[in-house]
Amino acid sequence: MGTITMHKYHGLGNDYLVLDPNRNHLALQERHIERLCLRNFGVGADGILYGPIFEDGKIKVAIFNPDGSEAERSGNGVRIFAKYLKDASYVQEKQFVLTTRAGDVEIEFLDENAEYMRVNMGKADFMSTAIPVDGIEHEVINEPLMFHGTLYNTTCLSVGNPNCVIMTEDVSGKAARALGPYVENASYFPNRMNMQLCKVEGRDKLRIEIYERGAGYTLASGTGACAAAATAYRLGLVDRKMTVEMPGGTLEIMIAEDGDIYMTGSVKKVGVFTLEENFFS
Ligand SMILES: N[C@H](CCC[C@H](N)C(=O)O)C(=O)O
Repeated sequence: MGTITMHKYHGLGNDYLVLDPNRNHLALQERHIERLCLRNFGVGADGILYGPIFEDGKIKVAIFNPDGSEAERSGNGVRIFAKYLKDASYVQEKQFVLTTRAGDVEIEFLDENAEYMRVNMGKADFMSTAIPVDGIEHEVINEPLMFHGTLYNTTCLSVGNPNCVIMTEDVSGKAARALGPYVENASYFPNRMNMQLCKVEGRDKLRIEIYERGAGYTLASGTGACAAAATAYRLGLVDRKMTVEMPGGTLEIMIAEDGDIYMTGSVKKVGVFTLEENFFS
C-alpha cells in the first residue's frame, strides 16, 4: 500500500482530512473512513475529502462522513478542498469551479493564502422530492413534524444535501445533541437528514447549532448555514445579507437576486499526517 499521507484542515472547527488518490495508493473503503475519523484510535475528523478526481474536464471531490456515508456536498468541505488544490499547486487561478456529487460550486479566493474565500453554493430547493422527504410532492415549509414524541415546526430543503431547519429560542449544543439523532434518522427522510436549530437574532444575524447526518454534533456546517439562511429568508425573517454564528465561528451568507446562495468564510490548515504502514491492519 505504501505510506499514506493526509492533509488536515478545518473550517470553523469542522475538520476534514484530505486524501489525494494521485499521491497515495489506497482503495478507500468504509472501514478506512471510520477508522481515520476516530478521535482516539485514528487521526480524528468530521469527514474525509477524497480527490482531486479529474474527470470530464472537471475537478471532482468525493465527501465522506465519519460513518462512511457519502455526502452530496459540504460547505466547509469545499472551502477546505479549494485551499488544498491551491496548496498542492493543482490550481493557480483566483476563481475556479469545483464539482461535488450535487454538482458544481464556484470558488473565489479572497486572499493570497486561500484562507478566506467566497463560494457560490447554488440555489435552495424546498420541494419534498428534491430533499427528499416522503409523501406527496410539496414544499416543506413551516410543517409540523413529530420527532421523539414532540411536534416541531420545521422547514426542510436541499442545498445539495438534505437539511431540516427548526426555528427556536433554545439554540444550544445540549438541545442539538438531544434532538439531532431523532431528526437525522426520522422515517420521513429516505436519505436521512442534517438538522439545524436556528435563532433569528436580527434581520442580518442568525445563530445555529448543528447535528449532522453521518457525523453527529459539529461546531460548524457550511451547508447548514446556507440552509438556515435560505429558510430564514424564505420565511421573511431576514434580509439578503446576514451572518450565521455557530459554536466554531461565523460565516457570511448572501442570498442573491437569482436565488444563488453565496457563502464567505475562512479555512485553516492544521498539518500533514503520514500514517503507519499497519494503521489499517
Ligand atoms: N454531514 C453532511 C455533509 C457535511 C456537511 C457540513 N460539514 C458542511 O460543512 O456543509 C451530510 O451528510 O450531508
